Amino acid sequence: MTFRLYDTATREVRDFVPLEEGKAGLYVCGLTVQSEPHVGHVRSGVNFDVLQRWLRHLGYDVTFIRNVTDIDDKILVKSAEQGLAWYQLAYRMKRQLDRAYDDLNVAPPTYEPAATGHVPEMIVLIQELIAKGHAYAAEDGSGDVYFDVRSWPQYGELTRQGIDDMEAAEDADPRGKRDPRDFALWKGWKKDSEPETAAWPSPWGPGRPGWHIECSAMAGKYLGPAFDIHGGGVDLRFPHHENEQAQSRAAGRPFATYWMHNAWITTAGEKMSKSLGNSLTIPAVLQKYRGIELRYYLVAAHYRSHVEFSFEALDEAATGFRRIENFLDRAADVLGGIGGGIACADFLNAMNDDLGTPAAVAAIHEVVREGNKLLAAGDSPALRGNAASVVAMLDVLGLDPADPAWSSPGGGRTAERLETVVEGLVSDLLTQREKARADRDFVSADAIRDRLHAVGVQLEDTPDGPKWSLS
Ligand SMILES: Nc1ncnc2c1ncn2[C@@H]1O[C@H](COP(=O)(O)OP(=O)(O)OP(=O)(O)O)[C@@H](O)[C@H]1O
Ligand SMILES: [Zn+2]
Repeated sequence: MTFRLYDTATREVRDFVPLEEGKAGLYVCGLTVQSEPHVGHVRSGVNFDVLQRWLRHLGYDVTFIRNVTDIDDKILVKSAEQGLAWYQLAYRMKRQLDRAYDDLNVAPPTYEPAATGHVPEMIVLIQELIAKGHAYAAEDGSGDVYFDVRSWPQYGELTRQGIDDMEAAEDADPRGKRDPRDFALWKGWKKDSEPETAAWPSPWGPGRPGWHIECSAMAGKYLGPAFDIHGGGVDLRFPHHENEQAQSRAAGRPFATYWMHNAWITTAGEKMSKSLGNSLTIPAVLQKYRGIELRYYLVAAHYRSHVEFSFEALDEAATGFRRIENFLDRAADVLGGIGGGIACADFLNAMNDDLGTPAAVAAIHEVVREGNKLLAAGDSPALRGNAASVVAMLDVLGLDPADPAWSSPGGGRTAERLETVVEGLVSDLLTQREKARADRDFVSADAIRDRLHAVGVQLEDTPDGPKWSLS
């Protein structure tokens, strides 16, 4: 069975046929780093991480680009409010986002280009559009450059809208525009209100790129003029993705073959959002749940379904996940370790059907149920294949509890388990040292102390016996 995905451009489930056999190019719009990430913000990161893992599982050589928007209106406004340079705020928020992705085992993309590092590529693309008659510099002296939507008859094709039915683009002063729907490719520097550090030289005077042009330029640089899948949150379909596609195609670049969009995380039916005051940051959730449990909760829902966030639902999900973990713990005890396995057919079919993670997770639970019966029956040979299959499926979803990635602070239990292992090994060595001292074999006793010291363990002999700490 081939991988089929719902293409939001054609609004149908289509077979995935890559442009180049065996390769998959994927571009996902990353976040504007302007505030602390909440659960809604990381959903696309998790969903598209599952996509890249699935494509790799299918044997594709994946190039996955997820950008960072590190300059824009919101960053300028918020940094000014907080008395920070825009790049200070952007960098701080970027580090928080990286931390959130690590805590949720979202693998880094192949490359993660930042908008500010690609201004020359954006200028070249804007120049191409001007040369082809699809863009123009504003005549009001603002230094803005706009895309001329009426010059591109296909404008609106991605979201199936006629130009006259569309709203105006509210990204710049409409006085310099030929049509209110024309959107900014380049924003002239507003000397009176914007810092000089946020202005780059360009043929149209100092300024900064518009948001949409970033993604077209960066996708082009790392994936070429045509690539396979473009993804992002559902809100990005219009205007962002419509504009990305229009300006890329108007410049002669075919752009994406498939479009995928993930739905909202909601609370009480409303989009989780910083400004609505109903958002929950990742560290706040990780005070109560492990990263692997939050990831399981997000992965268990289909990426195109809304997820109504609640702690009750998260709690239920965490309980479900612990059932899988407990099975694996018990199986590992019996088997002395779990080797590589193969995913079951139900799981593969579910994933091939537009990343059907709810059915894929149900398939894992089904195999766990069988596994528990095998455990009860003491059928170790059958249990071996069964448990290995569970691990293989979890791994595709980024949910293998033994994955060292979960040893990050908010992550899974690896760190906790390692602590127990270290505790055990050190205490055994200390017992040996005590015995050597009792036997007056000081050479051996000192050798043990030196060995521990060399690996970072400090000893202190107290009246209650030796105490150790990390040096
Ligand atoms: N609740 C959500 N569910 C899924 N994705 C979300 C959610 N909120 C934000 N996103 C994704 O993160 C991107 C940035 O979101 P946005 O800046 O609108 O977040 P926000 O918290 O609503 O911000 P603010 O309220 O501060 O304007 C969006 O384009 C969207 O794809
Ligand atoms: Zn984008």
